[in-house]
Amino acid sequence: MTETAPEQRLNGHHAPQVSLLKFAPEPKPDTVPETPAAIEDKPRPRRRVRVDHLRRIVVEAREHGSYRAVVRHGAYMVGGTRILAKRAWDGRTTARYERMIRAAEAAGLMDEVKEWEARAQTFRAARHRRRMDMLRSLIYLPKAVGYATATGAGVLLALGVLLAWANQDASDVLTPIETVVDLVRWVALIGGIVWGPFWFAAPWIALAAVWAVGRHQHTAPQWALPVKDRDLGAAITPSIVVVAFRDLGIGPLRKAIDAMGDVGASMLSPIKIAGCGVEVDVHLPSGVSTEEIQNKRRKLAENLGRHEHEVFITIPEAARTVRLWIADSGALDEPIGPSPLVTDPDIRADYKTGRAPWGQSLRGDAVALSVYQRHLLITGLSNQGKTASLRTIALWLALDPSAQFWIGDLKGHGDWAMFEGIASVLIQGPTDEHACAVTEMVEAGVTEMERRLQDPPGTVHDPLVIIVDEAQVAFMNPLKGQDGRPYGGKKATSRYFMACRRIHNQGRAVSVTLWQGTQDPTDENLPKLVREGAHIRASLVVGTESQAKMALGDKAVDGGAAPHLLRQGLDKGTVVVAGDGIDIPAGEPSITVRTHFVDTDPAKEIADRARALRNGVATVHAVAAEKPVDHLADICAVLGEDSRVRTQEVLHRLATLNEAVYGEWTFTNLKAELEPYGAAPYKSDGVMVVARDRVQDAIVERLARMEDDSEDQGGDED
Ligand SMILES: Nc1ncnc2c1ncn2[C@@H]1O[C@H](COP(=O)(O)OP(=O)(O)OP(=O)(O)O)[C@@H](O)[C@H]1O
Repeated sequence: MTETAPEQRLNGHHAPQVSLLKFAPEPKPDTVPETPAAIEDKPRPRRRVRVDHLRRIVVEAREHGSYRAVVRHGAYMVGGTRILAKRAWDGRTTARYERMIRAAEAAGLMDEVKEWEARAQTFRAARHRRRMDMLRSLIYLPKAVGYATATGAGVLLALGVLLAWANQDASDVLTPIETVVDLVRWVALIGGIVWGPFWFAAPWIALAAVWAVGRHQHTAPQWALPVKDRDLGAAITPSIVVVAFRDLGIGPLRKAIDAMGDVGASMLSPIKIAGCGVEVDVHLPSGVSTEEIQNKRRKLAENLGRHEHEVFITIPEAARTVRLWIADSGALDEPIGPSPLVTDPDIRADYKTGRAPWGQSLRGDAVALSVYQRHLLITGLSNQGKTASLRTIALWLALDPSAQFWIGDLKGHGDWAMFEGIASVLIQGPTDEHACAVTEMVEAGVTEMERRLQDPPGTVHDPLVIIVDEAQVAFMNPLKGQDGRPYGGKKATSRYFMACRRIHNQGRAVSVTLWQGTQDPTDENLPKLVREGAHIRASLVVGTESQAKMALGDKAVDGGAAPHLLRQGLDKGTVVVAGDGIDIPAGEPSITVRTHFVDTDPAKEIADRARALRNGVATVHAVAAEKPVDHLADICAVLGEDSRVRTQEVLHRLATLNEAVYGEWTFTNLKAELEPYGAAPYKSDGVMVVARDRVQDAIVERLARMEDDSEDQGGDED
């Protein structure tokens, strides 16, 4: 099969296939790879096509009013009949009692079991008595009828005698009997007239009755009901939750709930109001796992009359329990109020004790974030509010004059421009050269961190926050430095990667922290070790569950954190946060925060306030990179023209060259540096020496290794 470009297919032309890949191998006729277009073109099985077609027709038919009316009224009849039959059956049998007994048994309520058994027994005894009475009445009926007729005739006759005596007319003796006979005749006459139409109308009356019951109970499918009767986000009641679980399509769950009957609600904790929704814990019956429920989130939401994004499922501490937070219908689409940073012009920040007002939890509680000695990572798809939510935190911290900022914005669209005069370093731009400058900024952060680490214990350092927005650009930077080391990548030689790791490892204690914002995470643009180095991990909507795991960690996502289920474009600014620095409800793996949106103009105003609190900061737009020390080159340099030099002499010359670096060096350092290249000191004439030609070979070999490494960019992280 040949692949056809979409535009060719549209035009109906089938030009010969031309590969756009320069070195693409010629596909062998029998092993042509299946491109998406080829898969699309492949004929699907006829049966499947027919089923799809049928399904489409059925769904489209629902749009027609008359079709909906037919289904609706038909369903009212069927549903009404079912309800009346069930009521009648329940009224005449012990079915209801047995159901309650089974339910109480399933819930372990033995007292209730006894009570219902006693009631069932009473019901059976009463029914038995009624039946016996009826049988007995059949035996005595002729006699009773005879007595009644004789008594009635006697009474009428006595009345007639009294009438005749009063009227002095003997013919009046039979008048009451004749009147009763006339009455019977009239009743028979009327009955005869009504009987025919009654039999004709009876089925219609019965149908109207069942229809009325069905209509009252809304027994038609949701799509067929009139809009006003549809269950669009009705209040969540225990019975709605139980039925929603029962109808999830999980066999053991359905069986268990059916067995519980009306006390299925015993699975539920009390339903509590939680912000703009309700919260309820559901204890699952044995044989049903929490994971099965999480996998059915959409169905559960629909069963509850909600959209998928309006139902959150987390796993609390209690075993075999899921916690549902169900939003009031449409509540999540309402905007939250403005940030306190905007509304309160006197707001101040404190790096150590304060918390950045960030937004609202789904429960409607204010959420604040402590950034004290914490590295931060925020990820998400493009244009979902990553920069805005990261910038809000930075704007708050800017209100603490002791906080220093070094900012690298690798989008360079001016989103961070308001930090001019607040940040000591502000690099803005999307090119590889900007990424190099940002890398050098982070490396300078490492140097600053190392300087601070040498301060006497107990020294209090001002916070230095290094922010890199669009950090994926730095990881993917293909440029190399003069020493041949790549700026990007995730190898031991990769400069940005190694600088991040070093700050992650040691920066916290001396208040040098790294905040990164990054887009659409992959292993390439956000290496594992870097994402795991952040204390606070936040994610806006991401594309897949595996990306959610990259953003927040496996544990949080396995526990129910689901940024991949947020809605792209609609849930802008909604972040799922795991880790430290934020109050996460007990037993939950993460918290979902709807962040306040601080647009660029209000952000400028907040920045003006922050600037006013500071004594003028001169912002630089690049960092003078410190020349990295190259030990091998230094050793080679100090050997000079000598072919062999004693190790003691080498150490002495090195210390003279750079006291700060080599002053403390011993034979062990020298050996450790040279050994990996096969240039380690060796014994010559009884003394340890370093050979110049071996060190030169080592430099050549190192260069070769670096070239190999850069060709092999996809290699493992160190
Ligand atoms: N908290 C929020 N509430 C509502 N809308 C928001 C919120 N945050 C951001 N937005 C909207 O999303 C848009 C994009 O925001 P932002 O630039 O922060 O996204 P981004 O993820 O950083 O984008 P990119 O990846 O392209 O840099 C904003 O212009 C704004 O309209």
